[in-house]
Amino acid sequence: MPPRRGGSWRTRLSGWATLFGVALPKDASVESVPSSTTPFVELDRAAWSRLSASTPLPLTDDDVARLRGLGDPIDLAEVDTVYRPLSRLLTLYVDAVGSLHHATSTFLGERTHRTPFVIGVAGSVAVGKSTASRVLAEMLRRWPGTPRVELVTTDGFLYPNAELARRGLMNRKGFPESYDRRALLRFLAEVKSGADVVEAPVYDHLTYDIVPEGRVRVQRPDVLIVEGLNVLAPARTTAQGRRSVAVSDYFDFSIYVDARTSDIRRWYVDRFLRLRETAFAQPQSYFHRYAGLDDAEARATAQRIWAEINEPNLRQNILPTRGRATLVMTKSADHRLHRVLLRKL
Ligand SMILES: Nc1ncnc2c1ncn2[C@@H]1O[C@H](COP(=O)(O)OP(=O)(O)O)[C@@H](O)[C@H]1O
Ligand SMILES: CC(C)(COP(=O)(O)O)[C@@H](O)C(=O)NCCC(=O)O
Repeated sequence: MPPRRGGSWRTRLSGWATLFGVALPKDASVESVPSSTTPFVELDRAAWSRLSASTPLPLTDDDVARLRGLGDPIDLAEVDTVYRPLSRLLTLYVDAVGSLHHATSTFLGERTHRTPFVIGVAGSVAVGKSTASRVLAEMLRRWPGTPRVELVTTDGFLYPNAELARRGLMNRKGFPESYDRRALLRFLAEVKSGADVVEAPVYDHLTYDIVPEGRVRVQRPDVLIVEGLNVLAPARTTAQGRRSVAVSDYFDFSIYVDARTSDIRRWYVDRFLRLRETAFAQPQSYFHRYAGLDDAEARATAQRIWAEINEPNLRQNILPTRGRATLVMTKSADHRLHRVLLRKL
């Protein structure tokens, strides 16, 4: 199938090649590399939004205002364009996995409960994963049959600051090694083995640390959304050369929220300036010392944190996982959807 957006074949092919970390030969052309080499179908904004014509939109302006993250201008029209098709697609996947469950139970000759349908949401710091996950959760909750949808963020599985400091990782928060990956894998294994109640630890952005004794309970939802920077990271190899399972091995569907790195940097810096007036102003905020910075100082501080922590993590660990997603949602400089890549089946 030919690509649906404008641009030369060379541009399109090199885009796909970059996505999969493949070096494209200088003279590559449509003759030498057939379009079928991409496992994704590409849809521009208009083509994607047309895919939900007969599906009602269950949210209101007030709902969207409540779900929107700091600095994200998402409105009802954008939800309509992006999340109506997405929730329709996901409903098809949830139903299809339900049919597979039924077929497998018949094959085994035993009645087993269905395990939660797990959706992973990955992407950079400040790309808008939380808004995407919250809107999606709310849309799915409001489908006929009102499925129970729960949302867990992987920041709860970061090591507490004291442990990060002990390991010399305070400036590596969000890098794969800053998480208790075994605990996260155990959590997902329990969810996917059909446990009645599974608990996850909780992170507080205000204190910038794990909440002591904090727990979120996941009680057999129909759908569980797991949101975090590194949820699509490949399995680690142990010192003995053994490969463990990957977090994404437990996903039934995954979404990578994507944007240009320069846009995400700007969103991060703008958000930092807004947080200075809101969250940082609270005495218990870890960043309280930044509340009194003027605009230029705050901008320089945010740019430094971005350059030292978040951008290297994006380039080294997060971006390389983009091609592992079921669906890549790319945003433009104004946060609006630009295009969607959907994995072929
Ligand atoms: N220092 C902070 N203080 C308070 N809230 C924060 C801070 N940093 C991030 N947040 C909030 O935490 C949430 C997750 O942020 P982040 O991990 O950057 O992911 P994303 O922007 O992709 O949702 C967002 O709602 C953001 O507004
Ligand atoms: C808490 C985070 C690592 C995100 O964690 P996630 O839920 O994506 O696993 C991130 O928001 C963060 O705070 N990074 C540290 C650098 C910074 O303060 O921007």
